[in-house]
Amino acid sequence: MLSILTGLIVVVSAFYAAHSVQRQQLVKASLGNNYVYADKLAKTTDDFLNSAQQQLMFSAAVLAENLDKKNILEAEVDRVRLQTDTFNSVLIVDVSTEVLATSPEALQITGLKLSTQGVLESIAKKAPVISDPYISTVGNLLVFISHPIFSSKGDYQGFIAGTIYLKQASALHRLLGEHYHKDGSYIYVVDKNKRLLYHPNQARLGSVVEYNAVINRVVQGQEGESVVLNSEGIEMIAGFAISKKAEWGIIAQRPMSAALVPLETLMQQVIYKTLPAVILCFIFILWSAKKISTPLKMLADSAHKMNEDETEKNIQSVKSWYFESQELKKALLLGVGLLHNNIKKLREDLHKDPLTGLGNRRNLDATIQEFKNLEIKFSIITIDIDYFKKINDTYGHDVGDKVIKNLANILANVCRLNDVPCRIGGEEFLILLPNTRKEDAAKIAERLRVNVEQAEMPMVGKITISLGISSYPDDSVDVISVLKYGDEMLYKAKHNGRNRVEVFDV
Ligand SMILES: Nc1nc2c(ncn2[C@@H]2O[C@H](COP(=O)(O)OP(=O)(O)OP(=O)(O)O)[C@@H](O)[C@H]2O)c(=O)[nH]1
Repeated sequence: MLSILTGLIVVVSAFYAAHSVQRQQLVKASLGNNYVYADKLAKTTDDFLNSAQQQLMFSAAVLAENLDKKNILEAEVDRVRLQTDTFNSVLIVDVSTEVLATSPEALQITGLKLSTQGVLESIAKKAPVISDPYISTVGNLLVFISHPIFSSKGDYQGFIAGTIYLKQASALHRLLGEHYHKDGSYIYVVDKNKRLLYHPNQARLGSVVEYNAVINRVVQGQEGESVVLNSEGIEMIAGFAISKKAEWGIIAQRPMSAALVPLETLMQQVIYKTLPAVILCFIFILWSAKKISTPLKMLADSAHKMNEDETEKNIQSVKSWYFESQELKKALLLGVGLLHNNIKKLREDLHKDPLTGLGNRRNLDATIQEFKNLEIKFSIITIDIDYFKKINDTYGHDVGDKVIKNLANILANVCRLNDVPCRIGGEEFLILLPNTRKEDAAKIAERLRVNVEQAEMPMVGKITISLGISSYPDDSVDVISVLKYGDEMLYKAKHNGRNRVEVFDV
């Protein structure tokens, strides 16, 4: 699982890194493109305004000596307006601000004295003018472009002007309105007062945009590119440049989402193309992780059960196919071997009487329980050394111990393979005789008594023992009672003179 998670993190990180780098490059390229486009439009706008002023300049020269000829004036304003569609209206104004001729005539301002922003600026400057946009007498938002008319003597006589209505179709409109993307990209134009001269949303024309980072930069005379939020809160990639002629800022912008469409497509393709390899990779990781971890897991499981009998066999069966797991397996086998030996020794010690090497009381109880479980009938011989206190008192405790050991050897020799001789007290012994009837047990006890009686004990010489016999389940189905009967028979033997065998009789 951990390996899959690691793999996933690696794959996702790689995709994320690729996505980030590609995104950065796309945004950078798009910013550059938008700036180039805004700059191109700014230059085209300059060309357009230059051409508009040249047309007016040409007419001004023609009109210089003809201002009193009404028919020439009317023909000239029509020609200028209709020859190209640069202007929405054309007018000739004298020094007293009176309109001498107008095209189209429908404006009905011929003969009127005008005091509009464009007229007053033109008269005041007596030079070529491109006005800031303003609302005309008849209510049009317009830009006023004029050229002065001077007589051959150099006297100022007025001017010829063309107007471009910002909210109506014109060559300027078409120039700005045709741009390359149809994906939410658009351009807009502001004058140096942050007033919108061109915007795809006609309703916003003429309005002043106060809070826009790009417009703020453009009115400070800066050109460049930037990522901005538009008035609808959409992230836009903007390039901006300045038309030097009119001091207009031209901003070309494209929605970030549109610019990133190729990236999403590219990433989808990358995912589709790499997916099979990634899946194969994950399968391989899973497979190899399982291959590596399986022996480790099996060894770890075994390490938890070191004390169980099956463990050694289980460890042996682990397929350790690489060096580290082989070493681990060897170490575990060594450990298990040592542990089992120790456990075995401890178990043996637990059930063994240290002085004689015979079974102890615990061994007796366990064996009786086992016989009971397996429903094995048995007899018992309870044995006690006669007058042992005297031996101890006479020869000392160490000699007494030696007597006990000797007697244990005699018992062990008399016992058959399946008999279980135990030392259950100081000089008290008990032999369990499985599948042995009471009479046979009595014969064995008698043989034992004789063997002991005839044996020569080091330093002490001859000793005797007393013995009691009882049987399970013949005497009682209760094992404790059978043991008690054996004891009673032993005391009976003592009572009846010692060195004899007494058999429990139901
Ligand atoms: N050397 C030695 N003596 C032991 C050991 N365990 C018990 N004894 C002694 O064995 C003696 C048992 O004495 P008693 O129970 O009075 O009986 P007895 O002298 O054998 O006499 P009877 O059993 O009546 O024939 C005591 O002196 C104990 O101290 C032992 O492990 N080693």
